[in-house]
Amino acid sequence: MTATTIDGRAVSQKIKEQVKMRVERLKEQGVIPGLAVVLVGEDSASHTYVKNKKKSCEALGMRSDLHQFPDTLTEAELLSTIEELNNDPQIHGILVQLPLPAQIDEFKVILAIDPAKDVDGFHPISVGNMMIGKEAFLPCTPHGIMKLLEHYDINPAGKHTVVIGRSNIVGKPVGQLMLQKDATVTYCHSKTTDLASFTRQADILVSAIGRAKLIDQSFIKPGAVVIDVGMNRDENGKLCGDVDFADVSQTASFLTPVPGGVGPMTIAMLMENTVQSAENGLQKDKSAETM
Ligand SMILES: NC(=O)C1=CN([C@@H]2O[C@H](COP(=O)(O)OP(=O)(O)OC[C@H]3O[C@@H](n4cnc5c(N)ncnc54)[C@H](OP(=O)(O)O)[C@@H]3O)[C@@H](O)[C@H]2O)C=CC1
Ligand SMILES: Nc1nc(=O)c2c([nH]1)NC[C@@H]1CN(c3ccc(C(=O)N[C@@H](CCC(=O)O)C(=O)O)cc3)C=[N+]21
Ligand SMILES: [Mg+2]
Repeated sequence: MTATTIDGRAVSQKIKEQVKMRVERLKEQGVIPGLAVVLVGEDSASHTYVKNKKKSCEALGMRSDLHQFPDTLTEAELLSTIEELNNDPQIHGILVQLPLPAQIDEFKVILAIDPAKDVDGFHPISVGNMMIGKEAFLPCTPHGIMKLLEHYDINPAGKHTVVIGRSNIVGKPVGQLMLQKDATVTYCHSKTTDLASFTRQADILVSAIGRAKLIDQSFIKPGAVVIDVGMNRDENGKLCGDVDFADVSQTASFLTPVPGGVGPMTIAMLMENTVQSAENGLQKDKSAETM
């Protein structure tokens, strides 16, 4: 069996075309969707992300402001930047690149973001609303994964989904979204005993670990759908996922590549959330006028 390669670039392009039309409609009403990205220090994965995000904003006619700071920035300085962005009517989305330097408390920073501008979906209010199935900005990577499955007509209902990883930004929320789509969900992590014994039971396997090519055929049930979230460097410094693509493609039914799989979807969902936020703002202004 040779797996079908899930084309995240193609799907993200289609989503971005729809976002672009929404941007055009907003512009007709005098609103330019604006995203503020805050980058502290020199994390290389963050730099890639920031670069791709800026390109996408430009292509869609959105505004993107980069607020870049040295890794010596204090927590108070960062909090006051967020306060300014919260109060700036031109800014509809605020994204603070994680991880942050050790002197800054990530939780305090996320808590300071106005939930109405929380396009990353990391604020406890967004997380809580997602958990109880209420309207919320969904975290971009998990949401992008669900959109990929939908595009390929892969329905999680009744399927056993195994998620490797339990971070707040990928592992935990992707399991929740799968649960909402009626999957049976198992979480694995670094303390899991005999990882392969769980992953071999997965109809859908999501790997969000951060270890180059850890997942080979021995972890896979034949015919499984495999979603590779990892962004790693291999022994030659080349970008690669958690999954050994050449090996696993011989036994999986569908498989995402790295690059070109989940990554571009993360960006597309961020663009969508930012436009949604701008639309929400306009709606609010309109209802205030009629009061
Ligand atoms: N493509 C994209 O859009 C994005 C890609 N990423 C990439 O996805 C990967 C995961 O990101 P993130 O969730 O932030 O990372 P974290 O480091 O926060 O989480 C990694 C998770 O993997 C678990 N883990 C680590 N080693 C093993 C192991 N040997 N066996 C089983 N589980 C293990 C950890 O377990 P424990 O909790 O016990 O420590 C943890 O839950 C990274 O490579 C990151 O770069 C991230 C965001 C977006
Ligand atoms: N607050 C916050 N939100 C995040 O969503 C967030 C973050 N911080 N910190 C870093 C991680 C990582 N991440 C990526 C998203 C897309 C690509 C991406 O565009 N990848 C492309 C290109 C990769 C390349 O060419 O280098 C691909 O996989 O094809 C990469 C990495 C979001 N993260
Ligand atoms: Mg920190």
